[in-house]
Amino acid sequence: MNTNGHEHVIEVTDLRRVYGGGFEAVRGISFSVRRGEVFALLGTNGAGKTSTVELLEGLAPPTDGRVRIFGHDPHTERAVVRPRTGVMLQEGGFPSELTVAETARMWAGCVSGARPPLQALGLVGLEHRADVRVKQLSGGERRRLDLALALLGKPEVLFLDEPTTGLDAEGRRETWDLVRELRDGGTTVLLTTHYLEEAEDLADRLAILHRGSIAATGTPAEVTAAQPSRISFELPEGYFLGDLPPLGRLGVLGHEVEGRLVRLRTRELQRAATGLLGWAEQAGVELRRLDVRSASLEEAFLGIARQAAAEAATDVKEYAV
Ligand SMILES: Nc1ncnc2c1ncn2[C@@H]1O[C@H](COP(=O)(O)OP(=O)(O)OP(=O)(O)O)[C@@H](O)[C@H]1O
Repeated sequence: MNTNGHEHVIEVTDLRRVYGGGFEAVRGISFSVRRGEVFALLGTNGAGKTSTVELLEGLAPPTDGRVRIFGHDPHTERAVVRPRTGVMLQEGGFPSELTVAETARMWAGCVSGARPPLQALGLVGLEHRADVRVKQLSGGERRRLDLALALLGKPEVLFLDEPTTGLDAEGRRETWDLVRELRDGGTTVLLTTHYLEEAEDLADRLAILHRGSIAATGTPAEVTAAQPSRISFELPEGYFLGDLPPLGRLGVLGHEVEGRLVRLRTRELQRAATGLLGWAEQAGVELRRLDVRSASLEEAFLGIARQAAAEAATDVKEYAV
């Protein structure tokens, strides 16, 4: 549990989850999360994020493999693990007739050592809505109430399942700030999200799930480093692709042409950009719509999603044969 002085609060080993009908939603995944780390689970729809998080929360037993939270099994030792964790589910489902404050008080009654309900509402910027009925809250405000309730027990580990879905840009930023504050205070956070920007901004490390397996993992920088960078520009009037310097010599791995727009992929961004700009300078032409960018997490993710779609198409063909 202790590696190089870093305590692993969450340890997942060869985890599998097979549903009743025999469908294997989680196919032997392993990862660990250190104390005070934010770890993001990303994946396409149906990749197995919620199926995994439910096992971490102890809501169901794994079919195979192991989950340990503080060294305990969250399913069989729920009484030990649950008081130290906070859970924000995708759908909170509170009684809608209660007010926000009543809901927080009711929830606090179920939690040992809860922080004052109004303090929890204050953390998520909902204190001014304390007397409003839950049914009158906007979707974004409900997500904040979900988060406030997850924070009531001052959890050491926080599970956030798509915490910012439905929030506007400002609300999302505020939630990110809060997650960072909690992390800086030593809280370990495991979050699932569909927002790649969220993972890029918040996560110390992440894993991209694809059909129940981990397709890529590491820091956001490590995951994106595996992807090529891109250069795009408009071919000047009267010029053709063949007029450019040989693309292979510029370190270009591949290219696409759409009308006059050219997109290049390269792992040697500086060499490719310098070669291209040097050519333009010499030819005395302006490269309109020039865009030079390092790979982003979005590209890494889309690369995996494209591969997923291609594999699914192959599966269908094999099935049809
Ligand atoms: N109770 C269940 N019985 C059978 N299959 C299920 C059950 N729950 C989920 N699945 C299937 O397991 C797979 C993984 O679902 P899961 O909800 O874990 O994915 P996810 O990554 O959280 O997806 P999303 O991003 O859409 O929320 C999906 O194919 C889903 O249809």
